[in-house]
Parts: sequence; C-alpha cells; structure tokens
Amino acid sequence: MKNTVVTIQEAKKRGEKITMLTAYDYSMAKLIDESGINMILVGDSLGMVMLGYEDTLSVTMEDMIHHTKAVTRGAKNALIVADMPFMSYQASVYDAVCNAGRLMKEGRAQAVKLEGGKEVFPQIEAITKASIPVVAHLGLTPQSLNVFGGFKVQGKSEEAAKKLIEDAKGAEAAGAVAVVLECVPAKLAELISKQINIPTIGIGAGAGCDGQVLVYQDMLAMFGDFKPKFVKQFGQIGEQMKAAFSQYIKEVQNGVFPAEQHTYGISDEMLEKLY
Ligand SMILES: Nc1nc(=O)c2c([nH]1)NC[C@@H]1CN(c3ccc(C(=O)N[C@@H](CCC(=O)O)C(=O)O)cc3)CN21
Ligand SMILES: CC(C)C(=O)C(=O)O
Ligand SMILES: [Mg+2]
Repeated sequence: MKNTVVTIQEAKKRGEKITMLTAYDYSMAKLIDESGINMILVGDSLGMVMLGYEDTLSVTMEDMIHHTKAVTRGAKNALIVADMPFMSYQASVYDAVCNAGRLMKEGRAQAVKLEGGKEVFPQIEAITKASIPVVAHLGLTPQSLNVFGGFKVQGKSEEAAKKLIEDAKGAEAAGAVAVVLECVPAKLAELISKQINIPTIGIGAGAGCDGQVLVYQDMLAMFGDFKPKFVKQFGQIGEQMKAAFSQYIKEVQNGVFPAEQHTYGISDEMLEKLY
C-alpha cells in the first residue's frame, strides 16, 4: 500500500512504529521499498556516502534532484522525502518555496525535509502553504556543522533542551508533518514525542521516538569513514561485496570466468568462412 503523510500520522496515533531508510538510486530504492519500508529519505548525506565529500555542505539542488528522480522511479510504496540541501532554503522564504517545488516537480518527492527550528518556521509555513509537506529536522543538524564545531550530540544543557522542545512544538504549529530528531538524548526525544502530535523519526534519539531512520550504508556496514554510536550493523554487506569482487578478479585472472554458459555461440559454417 502506498504510504502517505496521512498514513504515517495515523501510525503514530495507533502506536505503530514508523520505519525509514535512506536511498539514493533506483536499484537500492527498489530493494528497500520491496522490503516493506514506510518512508525513504533521499538524504543530503548522499554528499558523504555517494559523492565522498567530508560533510553535506557542497550538495547542490541538481545533486538532490538527480538522485531523487532515481529513487522515486524505484519505490512504489514508500513515502519519498527529499532533503533540501544547504543554502537552498536559508537565505529566503522565496528560495525555500521554489526549491521545495523543484524537488517535488522535477524529483517527484512527496515531501521535503529541512534543518532547523525557529529560524526556519517561516520557510516551513510557506512551503506547507504551497501544498508541499515538510519534515522538520532538529538536534544535530549537519548543515550547521561549522556552528556546532563538529557532529556532536545536541540538547544536553537545560537551555538547549528547552529550545529543542519549543522548536519541535513550533515546527508542528508551522505545519510540519513529522520531525526528525538526530543525536538527541533518548529521554528528551521521548518527552518531545509525547508532547507533539506529529510523528518523531529518530536517528541516535532512542526507542521513544515514533519511528527510526538510518543511512543504509551504515546499517549494511558498507561505509567505514566513521561509525556513529547510534549505528547498528544489520549485515556485513561491505565485507560480502569485497569478497565477491576479489573472487571475480581471481576468476578472470585464472580463466575460470567467463565459462561456456556465459558466452554466445556462432555456427561452424560461419566460422569456417571467417577462417
Ligand atoms: N554515513 C552517514 N551516516 C549518517 O548518519 C550521516 C551521514 N553519513 N552524513 C550526514 C549526517 C552526519 N551524521 C553524523 C555524523 C557523525 C556523527 C558522530 O560521529 N557522532 C558522535 C557523537 C559524538 C558526541 O557528541 O558524543 C558519535 O560517536 O556518535 C553523528 C552523526 C549523521 N548523518
Ligand atoms: C541522517 C538523515 C536524517 C539525513 O538527514 C540524511 O541522510 O541526510
Ligand atoms: Mg540530511
């Protein structure tokens, strides 16, 4: 069944957990979608896991649209959320609406996600008014890396925790359909989840959230540049891939691959003519 913003909000009301993973291309979106996921995030994390940047700041609207198009072609049932990249919504409400519109119109995403609280309430409101569902993203907001001084857990002080609660409530009031909570103490994320009506999707925010999201390369152990504490490896796919690649290299080198069954024939008469 096709997931929509309404079905994920109903899931929260019924107390059913919401599942989300990232995807950045057609094949992976299809595999994840066929596994029965509720939501797929085309995250700006693609800058790091797909493009090899050290952070998400260099990701462009063109990058996001390119990958979103591929994902939306692959996923039939999941609700597709596309990240708004750095500087596509911060400078003005006008930018935010136009760029959110491109992710929907060109990428065919069903919702957009943007980072920040109070600072971006006008953007959340305006994009929502344009009939584009918005997911808010609070806590560790990687596009603010240079303000935080690194990828660090947020909301530990009383002041920061209070701002996080106010930001979550304000995002809901501004029209957000869900809130991602990244690297927030579990007890605080649980409290926020109880105090708002829209679903919270946690990453490093504990089991008290209404749903969970992970970057697929992290949960498949395909990405080794860093391993945040919140990552659980559900498979050792990186190792399995390397073993298969090594096997291929060995078989090509010693003539085992390709075998007869991997080749195409030609008639003996034809071959005689050629000789
Ligand atoms: N592969 C990947 N996975 C992600 O979850 C992810 C990305 N890339 N790119 C965009 C952001 C960046 N994220 C990150 C990156 C690093 C940490 C990290 O190293 N966290 C420390 C916290 C240190 C502390 O404050 O205690 C950790 O040990 O978990 C967390 C989130 C989450 N997002
Ligand atoms: C880590 C998730 C929430 C994200 O924003 C991304 O993948 O870009
Ligand atoms: Mg992101």
